[in-house]
Amino acid sequence: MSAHSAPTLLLRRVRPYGEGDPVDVLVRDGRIAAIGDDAGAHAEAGSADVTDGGEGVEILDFDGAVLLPGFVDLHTHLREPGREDTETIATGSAAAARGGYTAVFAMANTQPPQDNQTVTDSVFRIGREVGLCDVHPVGAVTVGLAGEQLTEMGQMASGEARVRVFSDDGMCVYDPLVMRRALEYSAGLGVLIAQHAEEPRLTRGAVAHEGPTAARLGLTGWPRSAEESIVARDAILARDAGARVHICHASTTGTVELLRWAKAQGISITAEVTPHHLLLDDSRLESYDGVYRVNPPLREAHDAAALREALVSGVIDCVATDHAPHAAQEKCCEFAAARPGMLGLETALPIVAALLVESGDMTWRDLARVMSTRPAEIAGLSDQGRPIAVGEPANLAVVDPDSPWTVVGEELSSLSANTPYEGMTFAARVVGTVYRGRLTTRDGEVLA
Ligand SMILES: NC(=O)N[C@@H](CC(=O)O)C(=O)O
Ligand SMILES: [Zn+2]
Ligand SMILES: [Zn+2]
Repeated sequence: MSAHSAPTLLLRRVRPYGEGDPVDVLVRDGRIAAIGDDAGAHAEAGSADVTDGGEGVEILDFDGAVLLPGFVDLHTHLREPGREDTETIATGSAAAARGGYTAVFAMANTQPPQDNQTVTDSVFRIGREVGLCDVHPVGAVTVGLAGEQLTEMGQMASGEARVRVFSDDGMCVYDPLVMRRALEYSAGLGVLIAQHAEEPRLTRGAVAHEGPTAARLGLTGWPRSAEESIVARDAILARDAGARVHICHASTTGTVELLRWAKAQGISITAEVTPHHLLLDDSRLESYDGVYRVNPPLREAHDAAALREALVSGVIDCVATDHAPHAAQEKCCEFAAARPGMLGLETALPIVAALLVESGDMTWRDLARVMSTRPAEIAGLSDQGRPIAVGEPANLAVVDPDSPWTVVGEELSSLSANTPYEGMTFAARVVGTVYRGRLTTRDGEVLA
């Protein structure tokens, strides 16, 4: 459905960035048409009858809820093509919309992988047909994510999907010469390489964070150095290639220090952190529940604290979910056999709000920076992460900061249920999502 066929929306009594008194926001033809008391007048003037849906004006009273720019996820696994039993572009888009997302970047570790234009353009088209959020396919850096032969990034970048982010996520571009060439090529193309930082020879057989807990539980450890040695290497390679590099799912105190150092050197490096690395730590391993298995692994409490501080200070640029759906049988098994990864799209906002806004460390405007504005900038999106202002594209998330809800995996829109937050209660909830001027969710219900 394109913008012109969407009904005009009047969002009553919303508070942009949670600031000031409630105002009305009029959305028409995909854009913000008016903000303030006169928005209602605009609506009346715009169409004779004020009715629900149809060609009239759809009125939605949000009773003082917080209005934010729609969220942008740089790191989502939609699993289509290949593992449509765990997620599809449609179910993943529905989960994104329920989470307040209006754009997601779909990682390349699909089957077949998104390592050529045929697959990236196909994912892009399906995402557009689903029409619940912008689906930007991420292109692989190397053929088959094998880390040896560079893909035709230029073809994927010039295809219909206009791929602008490339990553072998799930795998690391571990060979320094291949990474150097990829960075040099990306600099010429003006695209971004996002690295899953994992030195594979340091993580052979590893299933959990290498620390006292894994040692006591007899789980083979993933040392921090496996991530940090790649972060340090890639910062230097990016510097010398005159390229940008983005670090996926930063997880350790050391990575935060390396990012601080690299940014101080003027190196073009950005980084994301996931909600699970902000909230959880390896004490969760006590249960041996496979839902807590993830790459990179949950670290220690002081790592999570360092990641929260880094997000507040800007050393870490943004939140990304690393939404990683897995089938029940791939998680309900002994820990070392469980597939790594956890759901994230529908629980990111409440977690970041609980950890950083409710604590007073961040304002809602700061939250908009790390969940919308900054990821959109990093990916070079011109119509996402925009200010809430007249004329801007209507990609919006409406958040009720005090509407407690409890996470139930089976009730999530994702096709999978591998959430590590089962049974947890959060105060903040997305109560409405507007994507290119169209309401995609209202009170948690995904609208067609
Ligand atoms: N994070 C994970 O543990 N798994 C991700 C891949 C990845 O992000 O490394 C997946 O695709 O399942
Ligand atoms: Zn990864
Ligand atoms: Zn991932």
